Amino acid sequence: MNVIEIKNLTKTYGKARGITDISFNVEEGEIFGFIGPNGAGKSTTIRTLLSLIYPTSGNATIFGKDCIKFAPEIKKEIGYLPSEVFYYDNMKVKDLLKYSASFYKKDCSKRIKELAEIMDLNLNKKIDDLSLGNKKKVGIVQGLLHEPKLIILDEPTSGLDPLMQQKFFELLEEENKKGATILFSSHILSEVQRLCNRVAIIKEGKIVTVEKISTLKENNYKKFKVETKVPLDQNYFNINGVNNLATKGNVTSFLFRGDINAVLRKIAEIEITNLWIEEPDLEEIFLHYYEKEA
Ligand SMILES: Nc1ncnc2c1ncn2[C@@H]1O[C@H](COP(=O)(O)OP(=O)(O)OP(=O)(O)O)[C@@H](O)[C@H]1O
Repeated sequence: MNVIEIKNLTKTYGKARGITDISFNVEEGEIFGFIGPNGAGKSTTIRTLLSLIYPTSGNATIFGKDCIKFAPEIKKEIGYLPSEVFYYDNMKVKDLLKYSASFYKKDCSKRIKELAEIMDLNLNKKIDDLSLGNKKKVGIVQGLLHEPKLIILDEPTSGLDPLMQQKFFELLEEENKKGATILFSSHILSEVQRLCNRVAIIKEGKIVTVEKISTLKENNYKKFKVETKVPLDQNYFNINGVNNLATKGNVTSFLFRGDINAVLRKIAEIEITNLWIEEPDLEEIFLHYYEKEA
């Protein structure tokens, strides 16, 4: 079953582009990544899903129901973390969370305490006294306190330190195991790769591709840099799948797409002093998809 179905969604802001003809589905139980550079249209898509803004054309359903017509009903089952969180600074964290919980017809007090403990958030502090990262944690607890069936996160990790990011990811994985479907928007490929099963890539308001993370990885090249004791023959790594081969002194670098064992066998035959194998960055992945289309 699809928890989210987006069909030909377009949103323009006056003459400015927001999103153009966006379509994709998120299946029940998935952790689905929504990735693209700043300004690509991630927030616009998410805000439309939550009926915070209205589409120019197209439509979307959540839990099989039109996301605008049934917005109040649907929202009870959604946990949303916006990319920027704003609060009434004068409130205490626990009062704000109590207020948020009052929108749901269940007792969320136990879950609030659990989440605050996991995220190391002091409930007795005033919002005003919190750092940016701690304000983000308030947003996370606020989004999860009612144990929603669908969690929508818009750039959720900005402001969190690496340890907290890790805890947050573990928390999301736990929620997912308990049955929650997650839509996770980000411009950081590595965190999407770490967490998600499938991903939609958006660029300049349009979906470039929807892929399984495993396929995305297979289809993409890796960046190799090999340092050797003595300079290598320029063509040593000139094998199938190698591109942009370059040698500078004792360092040879190239891009590779294909069965990585072929490169490792070549490396095993020489004496190396250092080796770097890097994932391509987001821009390079986009390049790859545009190449394929051409
Ligand atoms: N209220 C608005 N008025 C006019 N244009 C807007 C408005 N909100 C967004 N846009 C434009 O719509 C496009 C998509 O923006 P959006 O915020 O959805 O991107 P994003 O992928 O979420 O990026 P970011 O990570 O920077 O928030 C951008 O070109 C942006 O300038």
